[in-house]
Amino acid sequence: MTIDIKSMGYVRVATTDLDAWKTFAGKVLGLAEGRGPNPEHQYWRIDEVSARVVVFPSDVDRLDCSGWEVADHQALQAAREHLQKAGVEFEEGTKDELDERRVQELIRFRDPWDNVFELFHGITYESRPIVTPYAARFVTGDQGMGHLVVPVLDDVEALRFYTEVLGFRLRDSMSMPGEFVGKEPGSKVWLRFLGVNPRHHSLAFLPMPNPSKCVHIMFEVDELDHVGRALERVRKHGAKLSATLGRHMNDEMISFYVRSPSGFDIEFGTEGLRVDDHKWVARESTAVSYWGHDFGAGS
Ligand SMILES: Cc1ccc(O)c(O)c1CC[C@@H]1C(=O)CC[C@]2(C)C(=O)CC[C@@H]12
Ligand SMILES: [Fe+2]
Repeated sequence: MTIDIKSMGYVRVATTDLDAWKTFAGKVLGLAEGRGPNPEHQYWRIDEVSARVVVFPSDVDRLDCSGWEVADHQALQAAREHLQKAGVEFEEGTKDELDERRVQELIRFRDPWDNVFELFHGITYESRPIVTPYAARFVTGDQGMGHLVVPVLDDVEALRFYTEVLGFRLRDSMSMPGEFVGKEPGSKVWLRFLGVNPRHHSLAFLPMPNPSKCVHIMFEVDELDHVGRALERVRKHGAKLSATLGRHMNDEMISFYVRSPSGFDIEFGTEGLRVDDHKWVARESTAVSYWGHDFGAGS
């Protein structure tokens, strides 16, 4: 047995520039302002969940942690036992941490490369319907809030850790030349795309260090027009486009990438593939994209 993660629930972002994040999250991405216990923190909504993105002031700019949802107390208890057997140290959320995240229970641990993960259950949701600033509807529900790509240093150990310890399932692999990440010419490194629900991937890793502790976070909207409109807002607000519009090969998503004030990218897309675990087989994609996604063009 392994851990039964249902979906990606939230992210917490540390920033030195709250004002820049306010403009970026609200005006560029079009997330909705939520409320929370700390008046200095920004709580951003994309659906009924009280906050999917919490931005808080810090002396560093980086992803602080990601939160992953399990069904209930029993599932979290099973996760504790599994982590213990796997030799992964974890800590319990304090009363303040539970209040801040508005969850009933949580535990926190690190992967071998210092990426911080939380497992939680019982997150609050709001009675007031979500109204986003530009009327975009975000695709969440059983697919969770989106996907996260984390930096690792060892692609073999990373695949083992996320599948055997955390219970993610391999959905796709893509190799890159080792030179790209500073390894010997002629060597290969692997990007792996992992899922826990119908979203093609909820977690992926890139074997390359990144001080922001995040390669990107992906948000999905339900119409291409909302991707186009967001792209216009990127230009209007002078945000840096990290990759042009394109359609990925593995999850068929049409998206662009924009640099966040915390140094990592946000991928903003639509038409992501839903997969069925009973039928899906892990594959190897031979290109990043069918078209577009020029990672050198934004600069
Ligand atoms: C290849 C791919 C498939 C589906 C995705 O959602 C997705 O984000 C990617 C791209 C992953 C990756 C990245 O995010 C950082 C910059 C990378 C390493 C590249 O330069 C090519 C692939 C890119
Ligand atoms: Fe992505």
